[in-house]
Parts: sequence; structure tokens; C-alpha cells
Amino acid sequence: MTDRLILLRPDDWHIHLRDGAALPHTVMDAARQFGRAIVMPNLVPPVRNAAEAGSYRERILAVRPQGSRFEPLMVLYLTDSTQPDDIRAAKATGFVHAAKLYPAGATTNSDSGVTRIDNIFDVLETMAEVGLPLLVHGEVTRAEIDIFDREKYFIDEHMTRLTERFPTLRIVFEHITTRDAAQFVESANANVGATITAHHLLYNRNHMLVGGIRPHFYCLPILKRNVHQQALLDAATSGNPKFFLGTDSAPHARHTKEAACGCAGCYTAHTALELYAEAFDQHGALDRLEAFASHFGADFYGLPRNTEHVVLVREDWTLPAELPFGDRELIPLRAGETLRWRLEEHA
Ligand SMILES: NC(=O)N[C@@H](CC(=O)O)C(=O)O
Ligand SMILES: [Zn+2]
Ligand SMILES: [Zn+2]
Repeated sequence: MTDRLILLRPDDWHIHLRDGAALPHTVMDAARQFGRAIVMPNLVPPVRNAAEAGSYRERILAVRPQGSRFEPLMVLYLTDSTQPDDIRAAKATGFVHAAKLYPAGATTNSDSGVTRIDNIFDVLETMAEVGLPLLVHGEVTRAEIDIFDREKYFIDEHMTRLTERFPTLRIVFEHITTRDAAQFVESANANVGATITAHHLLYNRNHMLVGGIRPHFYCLPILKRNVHQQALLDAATSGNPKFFLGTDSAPHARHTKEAACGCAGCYTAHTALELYAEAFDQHGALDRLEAFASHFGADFYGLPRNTEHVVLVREDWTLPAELPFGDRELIPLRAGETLRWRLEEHA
């Protein structure tokens, strides 16, 4: 049995760092685990252009822990009024690495998202031309569609035609949660990849709903049934380079989750690698973890792989019951519970 894993330092290809008083906490956690992270732009107001991405990046760098070389990879938030020139300007910065499509109303802070995908086809054309990947929150938002089916509908109504219409555009189907999405990505062309979260590998909707409703398991896209969890585990551990690590770590202060109408998002950045290691270990695939966590994402984005290493040891330890979060507190996934793996401070 492997008790010590040395991995090339991983990157997180989908994280929410938030802003303001939250930022020192989220950046510290991300920087301890990852070399780089694709930083989601769903602030209020969102990160819509190169200038906004530049100032957000500065705010992140300002709170980076001493000695850390953690690199935030910035993302534009597409709206109905994004123009091809916004894409060109963003690409020219060198620090914007993608643009994100949030269907309006699909998830946290998506009110300014795109109302009709066809309205931004000229923008997508430009992205294909300049080589800026499109990141997609793939859920339809129509009220009559069941929340558990929204990803599947998005594939049928949008993903298929997007990949056909823009065959040279790199597209990341973010935080996939269904067997349908895994199959779609597998059979799509080589420009289509997907991120998979640790919580969708470790849990299914029973964990959220059996024996009481657990708000800290509530995220979007919502946890699905067990067969989908198994399909995601198969995809993540398959060695297929289209599937790579993206935590979708999405912090919300405790009082906004433990509420009558609680926010969507799980906080996993604090123990991301430990959680992924547990999932891969349970699936008998620890030998596949490094490629998923440290190779495939960088390769997909056309960035060099990291050169430093991190060490994971098999060792039980207990997470704190809560973490500080500005002047509030944050309940991480698995708060107060035991983890099987621990990331060592230094390699
Ligand atoms: N995943 C979530 O449940 N929430 C994310 C938004 C998102 O990634 O869809 C957030 O920003 O809180
Ligand atoms: Zn999302
Ligand atoms: Zn997200």
C-alpha cells in the first residue's frame, strides 16, 4: 500500500477566490495546494474586461503568502454586451487565460450572464481565432426543467451544436456531474475537455439528503445519483487527458448556507488534494492521480507543467470545525471530520 505520494505540483482549473476580506483566506488555501488556478470571474459586478481582470489579479497578488509563487490565471465573464475587441484585449494581456459562459440565472452571481448563446457567436468566433478557451457552466435555466436534468438538457440543446459550430474553439465543460456529460466529452473532438470536482467524486445526492438536509453539500450543478458519481470516478481515473482537476471550491459564509434559502457552493480548497487522493484511493487508482491533477489541465490550456513537487502522506487527521472568513466563518467540506490523507507543508 502506498503511504507517501510525491506529485508534480497540481493546478486548480476552476476555483472561486471571491474578493475583499475573503481573499486572504482563499488565496492562502489555494496557494498551499496549487501552483496556478483558473480564477472564476463571478464577482459582483463580474470581471468583464481586461482592466477589471487586471485589477482583480493585483488584489489577489497583494494577499499572496510570503514566498509563494502561486499564479492566478484570470478569466473574463461573458455578458450579452461582450465584444470581439474585449476578447482581443484580454488575450493581449497575457494573464487572461479563458472566458466563461454563465447562462443567465444558472448559478451564484450569474445575473449578468448570457441570455441567448447565439448572441455571442461573434465573440466565440474571435476566441477560436485568438486561442482563448471557452469555459462553460453547462446547465439550462428554464423553470420547467428539473434541477437534476439541467446538465443533460444543456448538452442536447447547446453543447453539441457549439462543438460542431466551433470545432477549433477549446471548450471546457466545467464541473461535470453526470454520466451524460462524461460520455459527451469523451466522444467530442480533442478540443473539448472537462473539469471534475472532488465533491462530485466523493459524494452523491444521498449524502446531501438522507437523514437530514445538509446545506454544506449543496452546490451547482447539484449532486446527482450514485450511477453518475461512478461514471465521474471512471472518467477521472481513466487516464483520458480530457478530464482534469477543477475543485469549484466556492466559499459562502456559514450564515448564508445554513439558511432557509441557502447559497450553492462547497468549500474544498483547504483540503483539495487530500479529498481527490481519497477518491482516487477508494477507486484503486492512486497511480492516475498525478496526471489528472498535474499534467492534463496544463496540457489542455497549452501551459507548461509545473516543476515543483508536493507530498501527500497517508495519515488520519481531523479538519477544524470551521475556518475564519473575513469577519465571518466558513464551514469547509468535511468540517470536524477525519481525512485519510494529508498534504505536507513542503516537498
Ligand atoms: N458551484 C457552486 O455551487 N457555486 C459557485 C458558482 C458555480 O461554479 O456555478 C459559486 O460561485 O458559489
Ligand atoms: Zn458553475
Ligand atoms: Zn464554479
